[in-house]
Amino acid sequence: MTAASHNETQTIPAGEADPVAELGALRQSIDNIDMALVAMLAERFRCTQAVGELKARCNMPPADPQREARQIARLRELAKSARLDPDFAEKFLNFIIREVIRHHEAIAREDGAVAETRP
Ligand SMILES: C=C(O[C@@H]1C=C(C(=O)O)C=C[C@H]1O)C(=O)O
Repeated sequence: MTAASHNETQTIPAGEADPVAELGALRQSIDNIDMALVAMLAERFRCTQAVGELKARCNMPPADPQREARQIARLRELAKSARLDPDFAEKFLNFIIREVIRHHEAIAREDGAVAETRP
């Protein structure tokens, strides 16, 4: 259902000048934020890919739980200052880190397979 068709079945409370325009403006900001999120995530994965390759070359483990614990503690504090739910921030970071570790494990497996074929 579009905002306009939704509006037809709703009474507009007094003081709401143009809710359809307001919704449109808010959604424009949400779209801009989503664009920035995608750009930032792409940049983060570009860096973590390089970390995964470095770790595979140097036989370092894909995951570093101590580093993760520091990041989560830091992110929870940042979330509190930003008035974002710290539990949500932690879940979000854990979700990303799990995916990064999956990539690192795949890189390590590929690197190992290449190493085994080397004379
Ligand atoms: C990127 C790294 O590898 C893993 C992924 C992390 C992340 O996505 O922030 C953090 C720690 C590691 O478990 C790292 O060691 O810095």
